Amino acid sequence: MDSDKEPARNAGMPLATEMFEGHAVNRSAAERRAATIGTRRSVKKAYQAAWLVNAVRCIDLTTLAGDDTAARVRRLCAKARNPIAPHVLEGLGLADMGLTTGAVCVYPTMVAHAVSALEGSGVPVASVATGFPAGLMPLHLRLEEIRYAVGEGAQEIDIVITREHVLTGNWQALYDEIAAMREACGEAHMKAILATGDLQTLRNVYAASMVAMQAGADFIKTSTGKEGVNATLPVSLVMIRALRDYGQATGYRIGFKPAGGIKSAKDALTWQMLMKEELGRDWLNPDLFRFGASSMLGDIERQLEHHVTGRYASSSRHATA
Ligand SMILES: O=C[C@H](O)COP(=O)(O)O
Repeated sequence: MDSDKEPARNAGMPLATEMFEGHAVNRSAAERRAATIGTRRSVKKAYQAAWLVNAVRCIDLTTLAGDDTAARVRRLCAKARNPIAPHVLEGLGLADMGLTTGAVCVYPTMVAHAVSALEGSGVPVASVATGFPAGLMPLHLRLEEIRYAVGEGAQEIDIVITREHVLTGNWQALYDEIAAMREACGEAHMKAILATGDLQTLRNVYAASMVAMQAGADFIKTSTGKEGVNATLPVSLVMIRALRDYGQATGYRIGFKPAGGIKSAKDALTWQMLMKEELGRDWLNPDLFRFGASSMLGDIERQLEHHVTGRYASSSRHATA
């Protein structure tokens, strides 16, 4: 692919059930493989800081709480603009890097606050939509919610799917709703949240991943953060393999976003190793990889400060929002 040109956005394709029906997923093999990530080849101390800084670039810094306010969103955006304390960046020799998070992710009614707080920073605003987190709203209202968030200035939309369509194997209904959502997104990039903790089997996770990509998703994302089980390594592995299979069949590069319960600097290292081992270095860039996380940045900053100063600051100093 021409490196000067932005790679083509996923155009999707007609529903092709043969790409996933009959695709067996061996849970214990996935669990065994997942268990080797981060143990086989641990990241050397000297490189850890670089990996942690890279994770910051890939964070969708998130607040999705019922008590969100404009003031909280503005604080979050200030953190997204300057995610790591200046003395730590200086200590790392990265003071001029212009480090920011990958995006800020908020509810639709908070988008305008985030857009104005991030003006001039180049940090895009992502918004959940489509009746997040359960998605159990009439389709026309879910599509309207996407158009509202885009109208407010969201450049990325994180949609949720109807889990029932997966649980009943109604792939056409799933495809149709996601394709309609992609159309409603227009130029905004669409991340399809599969809510894998609700999907019962890894086979369903593979199938839902494939349908979402066939329907035009730019990213597939594990979880809303509100399911009983959120991002796990075995589930991520299955989604990544689906993403690779779709890429091999169509030539499109799809992004991956693990989200929900990813909290520590160690998690940041493990998931990046998974991406590198399974897909290669391109999937360590924010155009193809994001972490959905509300609290991980605090621990990363703490570890980076320790790397620079040899001391741990109290975690309250690194509170995110
Ligand atoms: O999409 C992002 C998730 O809602 C964040 O989940 P978290 O609060 O567990 O980090």
